[in-house]
Amino acid sequence: MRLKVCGMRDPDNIRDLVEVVQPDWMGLIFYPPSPRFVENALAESIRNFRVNKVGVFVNASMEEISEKVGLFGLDAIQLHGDESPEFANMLKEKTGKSVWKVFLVGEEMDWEKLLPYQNIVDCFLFDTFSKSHGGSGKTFNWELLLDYPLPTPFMLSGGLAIEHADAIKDLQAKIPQMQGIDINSKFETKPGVKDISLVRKFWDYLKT
Ligand SMILES: O=C(O)c1ccccc1N[C@@H]1O[C@H](COP(=O)(O)O)[C@@H](O)[C@H]1O
Repeated sequence: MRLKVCGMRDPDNIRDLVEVVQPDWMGLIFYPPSPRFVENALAESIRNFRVNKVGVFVNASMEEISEKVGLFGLDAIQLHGDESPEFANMLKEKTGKSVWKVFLVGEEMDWEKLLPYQNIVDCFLFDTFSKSHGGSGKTFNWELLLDYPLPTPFMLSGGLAIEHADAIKDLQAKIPQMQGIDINSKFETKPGVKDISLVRKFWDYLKT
């Protein structure tokens, strides 16, 4: 199981996360309406931290994403909006980075929607449907994932909290394509700042 901690924006908090938890990825949100939005000024102070960085974008342009990839040294790009398969493909060719496509899950899931992306993206990510696009703090019905039909790995996201640890373990045991989890608002002391001891407690339990 792999861990992504998303919505980081404070250099001291990021340093603590990297030293204490050593997650597989850290997420930076480049969506201006988000309370976790990251300004360019952060790039210099976190450039040398030894953690893989994922940039989260919502319907951003190719130019904007390419600029952030260079400035922040991003390792992966998470497309959290309505980006087309053609856009994802061009982005992968242009940047050479890992590309993740997010699908927001409501009451039902239409797996056909994923097919045009499956030979392009490195990973899918399933988050709960919300008008704010992400960071809702709400879970969706994970039973839907038991019908996931593709070999492409995916990440589970959307309102994950410490009380879900056992259910997450159970789900991963049933679905081998589930490569990891993405945590965010349920581990915050305020938007963009994580409770590192809580993240550590959760991850120490889950990774065993
Ligand atoms: O966190 C945000 O503000 C955000 C805004 C726009 C798009 C994505 C965002 N975050 C992503 O949302 C999911 C789930 O977060 P939560 O656990 O429900 O708070 C996570 O993948 C973040 O990358």
